[in-house]
Amino acid sequence: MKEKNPWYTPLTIIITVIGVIAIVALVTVAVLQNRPLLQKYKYGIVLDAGSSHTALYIYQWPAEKDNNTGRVEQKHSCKVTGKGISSYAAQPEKAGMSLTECMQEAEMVVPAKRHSETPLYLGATAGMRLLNIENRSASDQVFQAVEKALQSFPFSYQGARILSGQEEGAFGWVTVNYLDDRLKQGLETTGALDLGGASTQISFVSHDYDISESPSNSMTFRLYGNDYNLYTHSFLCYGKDQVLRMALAKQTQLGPSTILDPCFHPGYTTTRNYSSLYDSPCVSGRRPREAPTNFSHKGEGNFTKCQEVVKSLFNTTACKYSKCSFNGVFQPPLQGPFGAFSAYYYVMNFLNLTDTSIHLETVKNNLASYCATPWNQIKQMHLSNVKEKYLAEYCFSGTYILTLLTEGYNFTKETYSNIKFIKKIKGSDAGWTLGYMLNLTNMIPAEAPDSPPLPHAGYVSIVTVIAVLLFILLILSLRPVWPRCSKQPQIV
Ligand SMILES: Nc1nc2c(ncn2[C@@H]2O[C@H](COP(=O)(O)OP(=O)(O)OP(=O)(O)O)[C@@H](O)[C@H]2O)c(=O)[nH]1
Ligand SMILES: [Ca+2]
Repeated sequence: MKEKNPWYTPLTIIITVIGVIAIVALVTVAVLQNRPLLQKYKYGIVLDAGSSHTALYIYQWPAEKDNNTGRVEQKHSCKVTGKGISSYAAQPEKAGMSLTECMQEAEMVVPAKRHSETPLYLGATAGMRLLNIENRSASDQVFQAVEKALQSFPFSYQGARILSGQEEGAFGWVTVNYLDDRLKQGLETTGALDLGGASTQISFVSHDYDISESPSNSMTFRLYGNDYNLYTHSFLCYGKDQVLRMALAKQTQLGPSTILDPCFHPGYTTTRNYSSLYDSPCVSGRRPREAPTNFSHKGEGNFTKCQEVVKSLFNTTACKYSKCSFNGVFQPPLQGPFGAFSAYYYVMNFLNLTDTSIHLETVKNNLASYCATPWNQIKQMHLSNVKEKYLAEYCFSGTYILTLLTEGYNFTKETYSNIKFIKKIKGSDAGWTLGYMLNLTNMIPAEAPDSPPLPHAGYVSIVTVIAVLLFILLILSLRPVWPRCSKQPQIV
């Protein structure tokens, strides 16, 4: 009698079917369980109330990865029309009102169901620092007005305050290194150079830095399991608008009715008011006693002379530390690459001088010939797409930037190429706001987070392979038993 194939017994078929169902179920569960969730985002809003203007930034990150690494990115930015909030000292309500348009934009950009959980911060920098020095009650009133305006929006308002210079510098450094993924990976960090309208910051990690020499310039962090000892300094009054005031103040010490300014183009001429020039704590002490109401400001277009004027604003003689930048401020030896943003970028980009592999002498020569170009010619070439105020000042600003970097911070013709002029990193603006939010929301852990030992795909594949192997093993182990079982009834 022909022997029945033992593989076709009902028992085998049932076991096979159950086995296949079990494997399919196992793999499905593993896939579903580990599938990346449909991307849902959380949001955070930071208002950068700078001296020259306010900007609003909206950041987003995947909702399930609050605490994870390097995933926060800029979703949107909005430039507030008008000047910075400190310019509303005489009419504080207008400071609050000026923010309305950008805040309404934020209401549209952040999904409504996230509004109430979205933190909203306002940080003010050097403009408000100066107003606070000059007129404390006016600065308080500006904050009250701003606070009232921000609280009327549906976000989770977390307060408005003035950042210290150290915070501004350090958070700029955090932003740059976070966006570059340097912190998470423990790589050599990039220094941060920020040039604002009223102050300027330099921040970098120097391994030769003895913290005890100037504790006020030191910030220590533990981020993703690495310790950083950051040097940072903010020079109040050395943002480009206040430095221009200082340069003009220097040249109008004797209260003349006309000055010939080497930092402006030949043929440039405008009338300026002494009172408004001296209306800042950065220059108020220097106001000439017998000055007329106005003076005529004429350009001369001489880079070398302009550099002399700018240099005279740095005191490089007094230093009680082992090493100083200028004005008696401690600075350890420069180290590593640097990212230079905000006005560093605007100015050098306009002047086509962002390529730092070009020799410093060539950069200076190019700037010198730009400064010497007659104002009429400059206007003809650029006035259609650049604001006249910016256009008039690029020669001064470029000269200031090169002087600050070389005479102030001691970059040499060799180390100049370590600087990169940047605006954005991976789509997010370089600046202090992202670092500030990451810090306040505790989004950078002190220790490196534990990550699963296997990537998702690897995990699913291994589970599948093991399940299939187990199933085959089960079938094979049952095989010798079945023939005996199926033959028994025939013997009887
Ligand atoms: N050329 C040019 N200059 C700009 C532009 N945007 C801003 N500036 C100027 O660049 C300087 C620095 O701008 P910001 O970095 O916004 O300065 P801020 O944050 O207002 O000032 P701080 O409070 O000192 O940080 C100011 O003098 C601005 O007027 C731009 O698009 N082009
Ligand atoms: Ca700024």
